[in-house]
Amino acid sequence: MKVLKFGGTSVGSATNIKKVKEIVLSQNDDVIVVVSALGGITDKILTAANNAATGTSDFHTELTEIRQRHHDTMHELFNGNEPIREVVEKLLDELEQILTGITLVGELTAKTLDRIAGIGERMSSQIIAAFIGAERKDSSLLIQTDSNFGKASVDFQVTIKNIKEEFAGFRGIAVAPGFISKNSKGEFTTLGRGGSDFTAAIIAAALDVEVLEIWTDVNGFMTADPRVIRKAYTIPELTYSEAMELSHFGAKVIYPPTILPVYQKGIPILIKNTFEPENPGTRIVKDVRNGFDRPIKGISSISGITLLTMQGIGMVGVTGISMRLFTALARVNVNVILISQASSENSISVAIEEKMLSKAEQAICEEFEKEIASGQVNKIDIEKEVSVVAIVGENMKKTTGVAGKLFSTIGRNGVNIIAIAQGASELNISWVVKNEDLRKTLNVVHESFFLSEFVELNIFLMGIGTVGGNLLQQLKQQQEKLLKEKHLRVKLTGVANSKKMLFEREGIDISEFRDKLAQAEKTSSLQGFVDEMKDMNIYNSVFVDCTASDNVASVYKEILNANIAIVTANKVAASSDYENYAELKRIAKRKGVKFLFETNVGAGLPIINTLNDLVNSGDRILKIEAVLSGTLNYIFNTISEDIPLSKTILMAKEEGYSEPDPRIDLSGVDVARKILILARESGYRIEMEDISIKRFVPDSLFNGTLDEFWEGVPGLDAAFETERKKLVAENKKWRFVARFENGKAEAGLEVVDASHPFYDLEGSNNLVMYTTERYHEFPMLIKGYGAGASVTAAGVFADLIKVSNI
Ligand SMILES: NC(=O)C1=CN([C@@H]2O[C@H](COP(=O)(O)OP(=O)(O)OC[C@H]3O[C@@H](n4cnc5c(N)ncnc54)[C@H](O)[C@@H]3O)[C@@H](O)[C@H]2O)C=CC1
Ligand SMILES: N[C@@H](CC=O)C(=O)O
Repeated sequence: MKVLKFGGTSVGSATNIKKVKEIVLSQNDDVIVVVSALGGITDKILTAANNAATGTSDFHTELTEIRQRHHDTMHELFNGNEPIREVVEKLLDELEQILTGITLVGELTAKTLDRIAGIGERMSSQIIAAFIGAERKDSSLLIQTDSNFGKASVDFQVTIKNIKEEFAGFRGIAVAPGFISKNSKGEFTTLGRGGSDFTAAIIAAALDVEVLEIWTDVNGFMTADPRVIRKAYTIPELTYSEAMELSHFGAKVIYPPTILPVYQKGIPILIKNTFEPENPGTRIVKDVRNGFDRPIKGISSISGITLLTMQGIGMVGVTGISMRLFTALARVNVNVILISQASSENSISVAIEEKMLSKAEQAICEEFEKEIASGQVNKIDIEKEVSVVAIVGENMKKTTGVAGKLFSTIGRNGVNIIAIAQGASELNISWVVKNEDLRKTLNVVHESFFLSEFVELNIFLMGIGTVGGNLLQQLKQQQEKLLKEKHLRVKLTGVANSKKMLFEREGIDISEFRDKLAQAEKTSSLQGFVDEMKDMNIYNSVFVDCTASDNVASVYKEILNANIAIVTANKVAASSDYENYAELKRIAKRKGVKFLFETNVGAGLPIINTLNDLVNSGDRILKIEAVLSGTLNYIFNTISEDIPLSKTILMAKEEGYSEPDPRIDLSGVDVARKILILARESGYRIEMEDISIKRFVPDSLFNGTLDEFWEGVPGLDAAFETERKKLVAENKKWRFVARFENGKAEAGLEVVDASHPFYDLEGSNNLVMYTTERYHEFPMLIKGYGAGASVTAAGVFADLIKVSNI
């Protein structure tokens, strides 16, 4: 035999009741069906009763609606031929008479309320029994309680006897109302919140049935609230204790006390979805089967919480403080959701429902009036608008490192934990965060414990020119592969050019981003972009700078401080004042987020990473010799009798090698920035002014505007051609070389012959030679394309992959 309980939504309309019938008739067993009132009816009855008692408004509005709902439902189920219409009509009349009585006396007692609160279940069970063609049983005659109207306690001895007698030898299908009971005098009582679940559990336990099925409107217990976590999924199996914990912390699938009767009998509970009956749902059992025993089963949260902290040195070592605190709260019916006390006993924090704040505060202040006045206890500290989050799982106690993983993941994402509580049973770890951090916390924890096979990276990209634009093409091309093969979901969450900015929490479709950005409402602003990124407060966020802007580089501190990682192709920050560069690295380290700029030197070549590996493994950099400008190398490899210097500069720009302002390349500043960054990454404290740059273009060309530069450059062509011819005759070439040795750096134009390693450096290639303590006689060489859209974008992409830690 089975007991199936259907909640208010499951029986909320004729259509839904038809689904219930299908489910019931598909069972290959004898079935007892326990039903709630039609969804929303109990609330309407309570409102009508209150209105009647207070005279604030006429109860007839609610009553008419209640009547109409039942008439409509019966009409649709029975095609106008309503066999139980008379019974239901009688119950509606009974309701009307009592409501009229309440209006006359102007008073609503708990006893009267219980008399009418269960009329919804009495009507629904009549309708459903008739529709299914089942026998109707009256739970109120079976479940006997005391006379604590509103939340009566069950007399299990009498109740179990009644149920056993009633169902002795029963075969077939029975329908019984949930929620209602009677006292020994035969007066109606009710079983309190979640009462229909309780009715079902009592009957299931009394008859020792095979299974109790709770049919609701969700697919069982989910790993997290699916309204917040899109990727939450159904937990196949839970232990009773885990289900109780999850329910207590907000997963409103069942009402915890209802589990008790079946828990004591070891009867499994199956949570099923009336609207998706093929979904296996969640099984709640004593011991879960192998395969369903991961350390964490689910995450729950409760919002609308206030944290009260009582603190004072006068509390240390004094017995009875906690007892007085909790007694004071209990006196005013304040439920304590979480307790946290440090072993120093200097403070106790309690989390309570926000709406209980004034009652609780008053009760505590009264209880500790003397201690507060004497300064032994400080004033009560109140932290409003917080949420309690909990992870639940019986296997936590067998697994080390859960708390470590939990709090380091949350911390890395910049969420501050206000209080923590973990019982010695290790069934649950709870903590308190600000409401504004709740969504992020749930996402971070859900991803790290349930979706470890999926990592999400939220990209906020600024600058969609040569490099940024190519990066987006590469991301689009790789998105699916990364998801499939690396389980990395790369999302473009925010993007800006110099005109507009666009944000989408669920990710912008990269194939449409240009149109969407063009139509976006928000005008681009640097601070606006940063604020929006911070406000969105999304875990695993990374800011990608593909501009060449000083202003953009100036907001890195703020971004890192908000626990957002940075990947940048822009060299400005890493080559700014040493103190700024060092501070950025310090913040990144402190916040546990990455600050990566591999493409600052040699575009996609692994020049900085290799240097870091050498240094971190204990090597010492003795000398760096390098060709670091793709633009300049391209110019010196392209210049010819037919292609003068001025044209090669234009060509380098068109090829996407030069800086947005090519004077940065021509002046040697770009190379100086790069050797400066390499020197710093080698462990030297060095500033831009320390680098000697030998320019090969007269200073006058850099002093004016960009247009003046373009106008002036052709004036150099003839002199360069003369020099070039001489070099060709001597079989020599120009190379713009950077050197770093003994703490000193320089950059300038050199002439190299065929024996020099730089001589054969083709196109826009770069070459770096590291002479180190280990690579001494034969330096380490890294060579390849040193500029260009695709290689640089690939370098940025590689840094992004590093941020994701896959
Ligand atoms: N092109 C290359 O081969 C390499 C470039 N880089 C670096 O990559 C960065 C980008 O270079 P490119 O893509 O070549 O330059 P680009 O000029 O093609 O693109 C830069 C884009 O940033 C935009 N931008 C500037 N300020 C902005 C702001 N405040 N908000 C939004 N957008 C803004 C510009 O409108 C432009 O579209 C530069 O810092 C460069 O040094 C690094 C290595 C190699
Ligand atoms: N403009 C730079 C681009 C790479 O940093 C260069 O030409 O090398």
